[in-house]
Amino acid sequence: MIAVENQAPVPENAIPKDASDGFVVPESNAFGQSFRDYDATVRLSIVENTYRLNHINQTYDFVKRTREEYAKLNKAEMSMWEAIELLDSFVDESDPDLEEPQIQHLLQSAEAIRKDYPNEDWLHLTALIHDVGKVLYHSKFGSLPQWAVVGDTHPVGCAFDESIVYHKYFKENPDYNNPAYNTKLGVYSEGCGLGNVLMSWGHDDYMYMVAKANGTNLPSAALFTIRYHSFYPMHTEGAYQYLMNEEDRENLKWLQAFSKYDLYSKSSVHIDVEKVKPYYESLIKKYLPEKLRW
Ligand SMILES: O[C@H]1[C@H](O)[C@@H](O)[C@H](O)[C@@H](O)[C@H]1O
Ligand SMILES: [Fe+2]
Ligand SMILES: [Fe+2]
Repeated sequence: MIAVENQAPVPENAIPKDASDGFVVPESNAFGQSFRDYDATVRLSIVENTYRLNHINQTYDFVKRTREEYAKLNKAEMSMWEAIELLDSFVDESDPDLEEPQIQHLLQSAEAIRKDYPNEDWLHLTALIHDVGKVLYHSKFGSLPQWAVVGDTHPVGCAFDESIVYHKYFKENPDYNNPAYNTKLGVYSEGCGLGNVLMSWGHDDYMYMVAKANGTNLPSAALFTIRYHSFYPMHTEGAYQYLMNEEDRENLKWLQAFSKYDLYSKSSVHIDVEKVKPYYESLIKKYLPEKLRW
């Protein structure tokens, strides 16, 4: 294992298998269906339409321009908890497994990971904030359409891997036929590292950017997890290995551990926000400045 600065080591057997108070992976989602079933979800038409627009419109140029715009961090100044509260009525239209407001998803995933990793408070905070970038949809943050905020992510500037959900819609993306962008490596070089790859624009990269630029002291595995948690083609399907470097592979272990709680904690049972707020406020205080530039 390589030593990465500010990086917690991956504990062996970190996930207790039969711990009675541990997180139990449910057999089906809140709709009684299997998780991430994009062909059968009851939300199929809304989910498919979001991905259709995402795949058609997320060109290399769009991502570059939008990322540069948001890197200015001149949209808002507010605390993490204020941003979290903006998600109290936001429902993600790309999600086949959940129809609850996103504030619930944040708390559900944080409470789930907390059960299995009680002492890794940075993981609790990572889960709490991993989807806060969805504020991009809010009028204070430029009211981006859902296709530029939510959904799985993928690299732009190189060929779209077959494992990406609803891959067929890329045929209508101008980059699909552009020889500069449609080869295996495209504008990248083998092993260049994910940090040098432009990802389709959305809540992951934005939250990463905000946390980093505001000087968080979360470990690098937390920042990596926030930045790539929607990159299912990579962390779950094993695609795009050739763009990764050693540090990415090291951080991936934590991302994969996290992913279980992000996905399988989705439920229609609500968490009492006021009850858990003091604990999460204490973590925010420990790892983030009071006001952040967004
Ligand atoms: O629909 C979901 C949702 O938008 C999540 O926030 C994202 O992380 C997932 O990758 C995606 O499948
Ligand atoms: Fe997400
Ligand atoms: Fe999530």
